[in-house]
Amino acid sequence: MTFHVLITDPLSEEGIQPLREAKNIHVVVDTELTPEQLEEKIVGFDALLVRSQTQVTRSLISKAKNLKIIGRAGVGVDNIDLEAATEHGIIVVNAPNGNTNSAAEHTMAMIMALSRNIPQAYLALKNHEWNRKKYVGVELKDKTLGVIGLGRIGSEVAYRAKGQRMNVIAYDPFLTKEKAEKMGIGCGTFEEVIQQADFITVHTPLMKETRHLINADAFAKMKDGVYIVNCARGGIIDEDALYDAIVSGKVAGAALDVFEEEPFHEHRLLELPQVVATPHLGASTVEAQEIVAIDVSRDVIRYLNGEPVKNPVNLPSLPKDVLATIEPYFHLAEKLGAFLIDLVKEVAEEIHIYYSGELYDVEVSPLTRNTVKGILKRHLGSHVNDVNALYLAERRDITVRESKTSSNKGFTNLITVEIKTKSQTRRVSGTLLNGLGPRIVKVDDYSVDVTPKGHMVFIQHIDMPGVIGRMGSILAKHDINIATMQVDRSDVGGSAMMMLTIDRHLDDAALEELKKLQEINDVVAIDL
Ligand SMILES: NC(=O)c1ccc[n+]([C@@H]2O[C@H](COP(=O)([O-])OP(=O)(O)OC[C@H]3O[C@@H](n4cnc5c(N)ncnc54)[C@H](O)[C@@H]3O)[C@@H](O)[C@H]2O)c1
Ligand SMILES: O=C(O)[C@H](O)COP(=O)(O)O
Repeated sequence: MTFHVLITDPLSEEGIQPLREAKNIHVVVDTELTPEQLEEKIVGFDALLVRSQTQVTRSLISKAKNLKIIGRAGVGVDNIDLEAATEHGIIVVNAPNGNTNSAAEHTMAMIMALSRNIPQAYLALKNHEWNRKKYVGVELKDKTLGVIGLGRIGSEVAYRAKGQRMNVIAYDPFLTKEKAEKMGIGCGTFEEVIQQADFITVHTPLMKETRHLINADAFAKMKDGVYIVNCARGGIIDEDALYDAIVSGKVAGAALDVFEEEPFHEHRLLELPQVVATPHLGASTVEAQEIVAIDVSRDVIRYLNGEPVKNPVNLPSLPKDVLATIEPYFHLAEKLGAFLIDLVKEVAEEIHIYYSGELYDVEVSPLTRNTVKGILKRHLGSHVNDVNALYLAERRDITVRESKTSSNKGFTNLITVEIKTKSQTRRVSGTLLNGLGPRIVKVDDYSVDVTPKGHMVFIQHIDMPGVIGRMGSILAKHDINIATMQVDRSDVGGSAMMMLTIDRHLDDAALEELKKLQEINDVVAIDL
């Protein structure tokens, strides 16, 4: 049988040699297709290989009747509708390691171009203007570089900046003091890093939690004359806020490789002389392009030949019998993980999942992966799935344990997730009620009965008259409607909890006001 592979973005010819040499694979390269033409053409293909330009939309995927695998020759998969691919049973693979060096080197090049006005001075020279006064720069030595997102690329940038004798300070939810010390850099909260840095560079994925992470509020907290660098993804920085911050003089300059909308021919940020920019060139080196194309080609060959892939991004298909038993619990497992990590508000060091009741006798590892996925997604974004969740946890030294227990506390099935962090151990239990779906039934030692869905608030308080009324008045003042409410307590006048579901997200203003109530010890907003 011959498999047909379509390549729609420019990939390294050397990199795709493994595909060209494979006996059962026929390769077509067409990088000029319009979205409409691609939708027509995709029908006959078993594999699609792209970079960041081809938009692999739900509509395209729905037309791709034979498509088995999508290969992304690079890291970011925000141009691929992962949910649609998964729904259609199409595996997505990427090449997460191949362009790390190139992206880090490009970031350093941008920082240096920015600090010494190199693009602006070059342009002036081309326009016959010899002006030494206008292009006085700043040294990097002894300046502080703030790195937001210390993953593969952020870490490489940190090492390189140290070579420039910069002080480096980083924020990443997974960064521990020990790891920072080992790297010879400082660490702090997001606020601390942006307040202390002379240069700020972002290296997170683009996802709900990081969209406009650098916004007007963040700019207001930065030093006057700060420099901003984005070689990660357009959208992490709010471009309108950046424009205003440059015009006001708050930001001295910005270096941008990526933009909220790409490609473009005109951009108002580029009208500002303080902005230096490249058209998404971070991974565009001969070396990186060859490696990412080889990595992704090899995974495509493996998959089409029925072998396990090295870099899966979305769900694989599970054996039918396992799927039938376990599938109804997938959602519950993920939501329990997401709920608990929101509750602890810290990075997990250990995750322990206990299964009981009818789950005692079945293969539960897919549920463990779903729980860990629910936890890690909060930090790493949508590329975490039950294929890579355990791998990502291991890479971050998070211990994941799974136990079967006969103590089912009266439920026909029960999943209890326990998270240990540096300072606390917390638990949540959930069950699948026949015909009624998933329920959270215990939080720590408190009993509840709530559907893990939508906007929730978990309040710990002292058991005394009036607390519920005062809490209700605050929510009413903020026009927040309570949909359901549960209360439980350890003993009369002791510690107690309220679990609310509300009709919209609990915003910071309401949250802060609730926290000010004397009887309330903690308030957490949870959105599932
Ligand atoms: N310009 C380019 O051509 C180019 C090339 C390669 C990669 N990239 C982009 O660079 C980014 C980083 O890639 P990577 O390979 O280092 O990914 P990575 O997964 O190794 O690292 C991302 C890090 O961000 C951290 N993070 C998540 N949310 C955060 C938050 N709210 N605040 C702080 N840190 C947070 C994660 O914990 C993780 O350590 C991605 O957006 C990728 O698409 C761009
Ligand atoms: O996420 C990535 O790997 C980079 O943004 C590179 O994208 P590109 O393959 O389009 O250069």
